[in-house]
Amino acid sequence: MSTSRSRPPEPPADAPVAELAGVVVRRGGRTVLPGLDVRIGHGVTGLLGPSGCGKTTLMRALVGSQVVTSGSVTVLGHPAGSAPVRGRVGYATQAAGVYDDLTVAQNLAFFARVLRAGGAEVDRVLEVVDLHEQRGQVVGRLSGGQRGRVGLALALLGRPELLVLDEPTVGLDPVLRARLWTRFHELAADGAAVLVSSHVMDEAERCDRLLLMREGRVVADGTPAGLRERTGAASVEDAFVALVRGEQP
Ligand SMILES: Nc1ncnc2c1ncn2[C@@H]1O[C@H](COP(=O)(O)OP(=O)(O)OP(=O)(O)O)[C@@H](O)[C@H]1O
Repeated sequence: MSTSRSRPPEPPADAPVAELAGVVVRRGGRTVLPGLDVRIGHGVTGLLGPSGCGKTTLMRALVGSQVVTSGSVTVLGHPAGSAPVRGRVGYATQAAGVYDDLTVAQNLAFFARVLRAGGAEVDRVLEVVDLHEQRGQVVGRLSGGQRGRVGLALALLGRPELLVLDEPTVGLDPVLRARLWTRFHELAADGAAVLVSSHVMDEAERCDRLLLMREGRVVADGTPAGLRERTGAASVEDAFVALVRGEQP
């Protein structure tokens, strides 16, 4: 049996899409992730927790843009950010790296070429984020919410197997938010693992699985219904409060 050097062996089908094991991250002189263990599988996983709890740091670790003090971050069976996973992970950040002086379509066409994703991808992702009417507009003149959706569209180019979306619905009206959540589930049904961060608790109910974070740790992991049942709470928000109170001495 021969093994190609350029294609390392793929992980078994039941392996998690991504895994952080004992991950310690220090930022600005303090420990932000104190030794995080978490596995991300298929479906839509919500990452929720208060501002500053480490959601973005966890996501940066997954996409390979965060220096990790110790522990390991594995994505699709390979080290996060390594060559075999490049182009297979889509990341939408709160500060989208788009060119303000280009139109929406020009930005997407440029990145589609970089990713060798094919021109048809531009129309597909514009449809997903509901920006087809703005395709000819210069990005610098879009609203904050529209600009954020250009970043989301960029993350979707090339149909990545893991989508890491940092607060993708911030500043959007409820109708559009609901529409995007439907889209996230469609992408998951097509086979992508979707990790979405939010600190809006009503979005938690839309996730297949929830990771509730606090101070760099996952304090709860389960389905919205499972977490409500476990705590006897009426909402995920109340479940989160109950779990945090239960942790305190
Ligand atoms: N560039 C940075 N330099 C130093 N410390 C940072 C930096 N960015 C974030 N931090 C710190 O790391 C911690 C975790 O931040 P992170 O952005 O991961 O939180 P978050 O849960 O995503 O917050 P939010 O919901 O507000 O986006 C915070 O205490 C923050 O102050």
